[in-house]
Amino acid sequence: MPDTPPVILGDEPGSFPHGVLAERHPAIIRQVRDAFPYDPERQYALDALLDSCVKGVIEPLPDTAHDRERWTAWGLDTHTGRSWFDVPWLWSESYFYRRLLDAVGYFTPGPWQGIDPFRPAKLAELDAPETDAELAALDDLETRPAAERATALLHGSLWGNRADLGFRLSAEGPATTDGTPALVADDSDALWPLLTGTGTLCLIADNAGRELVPDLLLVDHVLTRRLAGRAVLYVKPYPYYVSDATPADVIDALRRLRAAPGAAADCGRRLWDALADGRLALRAHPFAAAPLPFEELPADLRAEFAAATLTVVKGDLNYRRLVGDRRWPPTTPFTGLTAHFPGPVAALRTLKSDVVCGLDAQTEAELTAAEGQRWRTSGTHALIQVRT
Ligand SMILES: O=P(O)(O)OC[C@H]1O[C@](O)(CO)[C@@H](O)[C@@H]1O
Repeated sequence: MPDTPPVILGDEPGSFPHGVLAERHPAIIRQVRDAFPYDPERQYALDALLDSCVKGVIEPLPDTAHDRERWTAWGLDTHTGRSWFDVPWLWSESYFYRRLLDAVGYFTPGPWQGIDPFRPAKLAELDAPETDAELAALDDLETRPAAERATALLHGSLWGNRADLGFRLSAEGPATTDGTPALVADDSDALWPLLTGTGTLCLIADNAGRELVPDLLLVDHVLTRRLAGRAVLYVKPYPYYVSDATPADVIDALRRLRAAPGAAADCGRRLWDALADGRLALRAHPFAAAPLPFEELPADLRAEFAAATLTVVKGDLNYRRLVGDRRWPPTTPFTGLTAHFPGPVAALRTLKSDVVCGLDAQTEAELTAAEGQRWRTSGTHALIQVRT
């Protein structure tokens, strides 16, 4: 492998990561503050976090934090006292969400304990009228040939990562305005043969709402068509990166499906039953919200993915954790960067950060000629990459 590029930091003004730390995080704090009538203590804590993000340094967790030891193992002592901009960007972002939950009292016994600060936004998305239209498309899908239906559901899950629950009926995905391919890599031909009828499909989920719904539909397809005997859905143990799915979000999504008319309700009922009889399991492992790459998977998760027929890794953040949050030359082979993963793995992701690998040289050249480097972060391109 060529020289390993350094881990991405947020220290370069004008860069995408710097913008997330300097602008997006403060905006998230303001959004959360507006979403609930937090008491003065919570508001003070949110103000303090805002101040710290903009001009302060990383501070330790309170002595009483239930997960202080875990965060120490994840590098907290090493980063304490340093600027949010000077530590690995993945670490800074993850710790920001952990601190935000602290500020709103999510883990503290009291009235705000367990209240997801992002729930209003998640529910609004799930209840959006567009979701009805998109779910209605399932009725038509039932009448299509099996292969077409499978592709549509795979693409629904893929593009759902852009919060766009479109059941794509063409293999190309949506057109881009500059003529570049929407799908910059597509190994889907290698994905389906991995699902041979028995064994377990693991799906490492990303966002709730209009991404989680098509993820669930894909899982339902795999179970109903007996492409796998069992599925495990990996979600976050607590609210994270604004819209990441938690167990509560899975239940909300299933309720939404069951309440819809037609084929969507059937899917919802089947998935509900699958959860109840154990063919579908939910997992909310602490490592799902760790600021670390998947190369450092703990032993229990490593064993689960090693035993799976296939692990599907959804979304941009999970992709960064899978291949390593580094500016790899885009033609670096995906197979090499994911060799550490304990079993067959497929990434379904729309491109929303600088990290990318596994492209052919011509695709990279076309994208860059048409868009400069914007194609990496705009969310208008996607990829399906598989390591068998
Ligand atoms: O929901 P996704 O696809 O994981 O995207 C989350 C993304 O948000 C960002 O962190 C920016 O906040 C991306 O760079 C990141 O990877």
